[in-house]
This record gives sequence, structure tokens and C-alpha cells, in this order.
Amino acid sequence: MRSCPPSTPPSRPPEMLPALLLQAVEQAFNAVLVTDGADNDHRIVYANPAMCAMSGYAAHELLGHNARMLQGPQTSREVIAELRSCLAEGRFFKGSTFNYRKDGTPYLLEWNISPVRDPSGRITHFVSVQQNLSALASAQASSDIFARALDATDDGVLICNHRGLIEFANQGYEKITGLRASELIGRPPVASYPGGHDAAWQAALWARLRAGQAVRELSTYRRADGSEVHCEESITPLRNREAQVTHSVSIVRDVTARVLSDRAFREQMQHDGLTGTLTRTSGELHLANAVAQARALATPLALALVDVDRFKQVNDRFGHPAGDQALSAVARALRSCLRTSDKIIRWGGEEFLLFMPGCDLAGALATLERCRHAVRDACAALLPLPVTISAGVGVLGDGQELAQAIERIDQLLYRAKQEGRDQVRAVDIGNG
Ligand SMILES: Nc1nc2c(ncn2[C@@H]2O[C@H](COP(=O)(O)OP(=O)(O)OP(=O)(O)O)[C@@H](O)[C@H]2O)c(=O)[nH]1
Repeated sequence: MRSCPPSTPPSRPPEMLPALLLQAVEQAFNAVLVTDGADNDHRIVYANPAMCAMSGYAAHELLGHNARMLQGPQTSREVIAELRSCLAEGRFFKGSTFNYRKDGTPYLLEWNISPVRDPSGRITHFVSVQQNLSALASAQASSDIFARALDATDDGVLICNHRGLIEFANQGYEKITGLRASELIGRPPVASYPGGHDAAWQAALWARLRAGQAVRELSTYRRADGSEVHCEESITPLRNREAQVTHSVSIVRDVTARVLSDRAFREQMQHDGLTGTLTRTSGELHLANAVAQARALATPLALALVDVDRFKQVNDRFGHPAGDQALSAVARALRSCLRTSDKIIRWGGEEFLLFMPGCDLAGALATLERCRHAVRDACAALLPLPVTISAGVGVLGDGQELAQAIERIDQLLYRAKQEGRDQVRAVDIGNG
């Protein structure tokens, strides 16, 4: 039994095909050029409207001529040589080079040329389908220029899509983060910088961007090598033609040097130059925080006012510079007896206020007794005269005003002085 292959009926009768093909080629988006394949000069026998539009020639100006009329100085000799050898051998050709419009402007084109054979296999024509790549090439060139321009700045430039994933990072951003673009692209900034912002921050950021707000902020990232980098970031929403926010663009500036020097300056301003203790202004802020924390956590906060005894004598007998040295030795000795959470404020000339979070009265008293001995020992190595301290110590009572508590330990200090100096007086301030 003979089997017939399944066949789909042609959509149009075969006699209508030439008309349909002509219609299709005439209306094709791509340029189509047909040249004579038998004739050695390959004269143009057909050019569709797209070909005419691309070259700027009317069809009758092209017909009968060799397509070399479209070539010019920028036309690649190598590509044309390759084209000729393909045509001579009846092979398919694909290539790209410059041709010239009638008005002399060059355009970059890509073309495919196929031989057209008659039923006996003889080449009768060549059909060339051409596409103008100039717009694509100039878009590519512009995007290359933009990418190079973005790389020319030291600032980081980061583009994230609406899912918060990185789509572009310039060299500046690579330098700031210590990560390569290939490690960044397709990942959320959060995942790239574990020391950076978390997912909740990203969500809040996108809510603001979608509302059309730009965001400026100071962020601290951890670089690939573990070091910290402080950045000033300016994040702007990027909208498409329909005004939807599709991307965010961040300009990221490394301000680490400035942040560190500001921090060092602030540190310096917070500390007294001679003794290294907190200045009264910065110390009072630390103390206020400690009071708030003690109240919030219901933990004790011990306070002590320490004054150097008869310090005027030190200055008078040994001079002010020696007095300075002794004062700084006193501060070092006090420090050596305290925990890191305890702080010393230079309250007045040779008077210090100590505060000890989490320390009860017995602990504070014991600490101040250690301080008393440490000061005497430290200064014994410096001066032939014993340098001692007197102190009033207490623990801040529930609901007691700080000023009231300080006044109370000041009275204790006064009593210590009155009763012979070189001693510590303690009382439960709240109850005393
Ligand atoms: N060298 C030096 N002396 C200081 C400094 N600040 C304050 N003094 C001195 O400390 C002395 C304090 O003297 P007084 O207030 O009379 O008290 P005192 O002599 O310590 O006597 P009592 O406190 O009653 O034991 C003064 O002579 C101040 O000049 C400082 O930074 N350096």
C-alpha cells in the first residue's frame, strides 16, 4: 500500500504566489536588492522600497548599476573581497561594513546574500537582504561612552532594578566595596554587603522611591576585605515612559576619611587634654545617659566626687608643671581602679566625678578605697610629698534628682575634708 505524506494545503493557489511574494518583498521592513547572477557585473535588477529608503536612491537610479555604486572610503575592502569570492563560488555570504547614501552619508549595514538558482542549478541571480545597523551602532557607542564616563568618576554608581537587584555597578563602586561587578550584578546590595542595610531597610527605601522621593544617607558598609567604608549615598528613583519607578540610581561617595577625622575630632573634644578624662560638657551627657539607663533597667548607679587634697601646696612647692604631672598621674591611678563601663569626668580643677553603672554602695566604697591607695602610690613616685584624695560616694536613689545626688556626695566630700582628708565618706544617698 502506498502511503502519502501528510500535506498542508497551500494557503493560496500556486498561481497567486508570484504576486504574493512581490507584495511581501515590496512591503518588507528590511532592504532587498536583487542582482543579475549570470552577468559578470552583477547589475541591480530589483531594489525594494526599503532599499531605496535606506540608500536614498530611487529604484530607477539603482537599476542597471553594480552595487559598488553604494560603496565608499569606509567600505571594508576585506569584506568586499570575501563577498566576491562567495559570489564567485555560489556560496551564501553574510557580512557587515559601511555603504553610502546618495547624499554621501555613510551607514553601517549587515547583509546576507544568497544565490538564486534555476531548476538546472545554474545561478541566475543573487538576492541580498540588508539591514541598517547605524542606529544600533550609535546606541551601542553611546552606551559605551556612558559606561566609560561613569567609570571616569571616583564616585560609585549603582543601578538596581525594581526587585532591588543590582543591574549595573561602575568601577568606582567596585573600588568602594572591594567587589567586582560580576560579583555584584543580579544580587541585592544587602546580600553583597552583610555589614550594610538589611532587607527591611531595602523595603522602606523602595516605598520611598516609589513615592517619588530621593533618599540621602550616610551608610557604613563592610568591604570584601572586612574593613569598614563610610559612604554618603544619594538614591534617586528612575521612571520609565509610563512614569513607573523601574530602577534606583545610587551615587555613592566614599567619605571614610572625613568620618574618621570627624570621629577623632569629636573624641578629642570629649576628653580633657591634661588628664584624658571626659570634659565636664561631654561627661554630663554620658552621665545623663547612664542615669536614664539605670532607671530603665532598675540597676544601681554609683557616684563619687574625688578631690585632691591640698593640691595648692603641690603647685606652690614644685611648680605648676609638676602639679600638672601629678594631676595626670591621679587621673591614671583612678582609671586603673575602674571598669571600662565606669567613667571619670574632670568636674573642676583638681576635682573628678566618677560614675559606676551597675555598682552598689559597698562596691563603690571598695573601689574608692582602692583609688585612694592607687593615687598615693602613683604620686609617691613623682613627688617627695604625699598626694592624697578625699571622696564622697553614694548610689543614686529611686526617683532622686541627679543634681540632688551630686549635692549630697559633695557634702560628704566636704565632711571628709573637714575630718582630716585622705578618706572616703559613703552613704546611701537615697536613704541618707
Ligand atoms: N597644676 C595644676 N594645678 C591646678 C589645675 N587645676 C587646678 N589646680 C590647682 O589646684 C589648687 C586647688 O586649690 P584649693 O581649691 O585651694 O584646694 P586644695 O589646695 O587642693 O585644698 P583642699 O581641696 O582643701 O584639700 C589650686 O592651686 C589650683 O591652681 C591644673 O590643671 N594644673
